[in-house]
Amino acid sequence: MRIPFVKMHGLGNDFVVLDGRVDAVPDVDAALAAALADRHTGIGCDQLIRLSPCEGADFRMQIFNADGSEVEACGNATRAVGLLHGAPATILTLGGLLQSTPTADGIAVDMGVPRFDWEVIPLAYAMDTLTMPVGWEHLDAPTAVNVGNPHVIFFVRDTDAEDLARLGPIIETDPLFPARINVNVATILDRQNIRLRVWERGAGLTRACGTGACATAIGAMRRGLVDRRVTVHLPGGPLVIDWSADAPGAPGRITMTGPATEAFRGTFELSDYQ
Ligand SMILES: N[C@@H](CCC[C@H](N)C(=O)O)C(=O)O
Repeated sequence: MRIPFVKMHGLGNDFVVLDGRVDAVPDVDAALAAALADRHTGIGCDQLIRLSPCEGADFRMQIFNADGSEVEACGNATRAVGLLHGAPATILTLGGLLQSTPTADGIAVDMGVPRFDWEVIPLAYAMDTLTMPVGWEHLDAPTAVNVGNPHVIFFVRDTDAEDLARLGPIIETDPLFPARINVNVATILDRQNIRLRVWERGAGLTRACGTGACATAIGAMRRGLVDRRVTVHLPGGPLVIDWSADAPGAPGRITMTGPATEAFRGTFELSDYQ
């Protein structure tokens, strides 16, 4: 059975999209996701995305990391499927309902309300008072923000000087984080600009991470380091994060704006990957 796919990316964070709204596509499990994501023997991507019709939203988006793990949120993929949809869309994810809207600057996504209750990463709340784990070396005083998926953020003098390929997997799999975690290393450039590199849970170093940009911006805003609207500069390019719309007495919703691109379309033979 031949399966159609769309190859897309947001600032170089790349996706294979199976569009179950218009094509007959298989259910995806961890093994199929990992096989398709493999850059040597599959199509190759950071995340595999499966869309399907659903009740209560325009469509449902499932997100699988390159290692096959299914996750709650992906900012860049939300912009990509927003582009594919071509009109404002309400999208159901494991992390909640998201809203994407085409704009003159690309696609804007309402990424929902950040969480600081640390239920997903229970011990992170106490991290400032814990002795930092030995394997984290000089990386200390992190903050942790959940934007549908969990992120830990370190603010450092020069993000480009950090050996994230070595430290990322150590922190991602630290026993502090039973569900593993996305690792963000950021440098504040000024009150409107942050430079960021991300080691993604289940995918490794990527050129951009939309949820990482949101989590890092929110973490920096809560520490009073930046204004409530910032540009986050990732290796693949910039994203604008706005958290200015606070509701009275409650954290407001995050808006992320940036580009999305369709690279090409193709088909694959399902039996080659099962
Ligand atoms: N690339 C994404 C995040 C994808 C999921 C992440 N690796 C996780 O495991 O939570 C983005 O743009 O947000």
